[in-house]
Amino acid sequence: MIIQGKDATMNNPSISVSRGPTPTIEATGLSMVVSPRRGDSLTILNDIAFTAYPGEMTGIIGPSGSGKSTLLYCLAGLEKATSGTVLLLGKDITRLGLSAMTKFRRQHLGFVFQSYNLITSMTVEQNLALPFTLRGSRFPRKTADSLLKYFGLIDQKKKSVTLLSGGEQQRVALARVLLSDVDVVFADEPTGALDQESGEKVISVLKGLANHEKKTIVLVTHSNEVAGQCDRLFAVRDGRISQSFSAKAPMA
Ligand SMILES: Nc1ncnc2c1ncn2[C@@H]1O[C@H](COP(=O)(O)OP(=O)(O)OP(=O)(O)O)[C@@H](O)[C@H]1O
Repeated sequence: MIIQGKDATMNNPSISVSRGPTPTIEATGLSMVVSPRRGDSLTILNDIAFTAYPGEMTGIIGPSGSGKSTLLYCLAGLEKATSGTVLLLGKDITRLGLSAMTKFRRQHLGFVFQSYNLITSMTVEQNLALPFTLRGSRFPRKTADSLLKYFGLIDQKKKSVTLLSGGEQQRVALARVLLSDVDVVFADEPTGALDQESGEKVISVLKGLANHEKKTIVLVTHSNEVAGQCDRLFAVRDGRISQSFSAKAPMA
């Protein structure tokens, strides 16, 4: 029996209360203030509250310069917010030191960014194998090859990633995320450098990871089509959340 409310369960332990799924990411009071010049201060993020759930693809949208990428980087622990907390898989990452954060990131997080993801001195295949080398586990070469085939990159596997286009590098990053089986994937404009067909493929892979494999996907996008595929959306304007929506029910 599922009922709402706290008091009813107090005298009857057999009644279960519906609390909904536990968020994978829960950020509160997140602010980022920088000093571009001495004496100046610029507020990039202002008291942000953000939640993302397993099984969902969550989008961050908003005008250029509104703070979307900064928010994504803070949620992923790649940048430290000035204040506020980010609970990621139950851990407050704003309190983690550099080496603990690196370890946590390797174990649980994947990134599909146009910059900051691939090791430029390595080939495509070496980049795919890197997370396994770092964890000391076996590299699933056959699965890697099938992913490279799926993304049209098999002929590039022995090439240095620096010889690939931005869109190809993005697909290598996505193949690496798929292989590594991480819990949370952060993607910054994952279709930005792609033609329509490749973009649709990438979004359908990310959406499948969320909806079928119960991973948590958080992406920044300028594309209305991509935003329309998200299960949850946060609109950022001038460093604040101006609106949020859920496909299941309207939010605040
Ligand atoms: N370290 C920093 N120092 C000074 N200004 C910064 C810093 N980081 C970001 N900014 C500024 O903060 C604002 C938000 O940047 P951010 O990259 O998060 O925006 P965005 O919404 O992702 O933009 P776009 O859609 O154009 O990529 C921008 O005006 C940017 O120039």
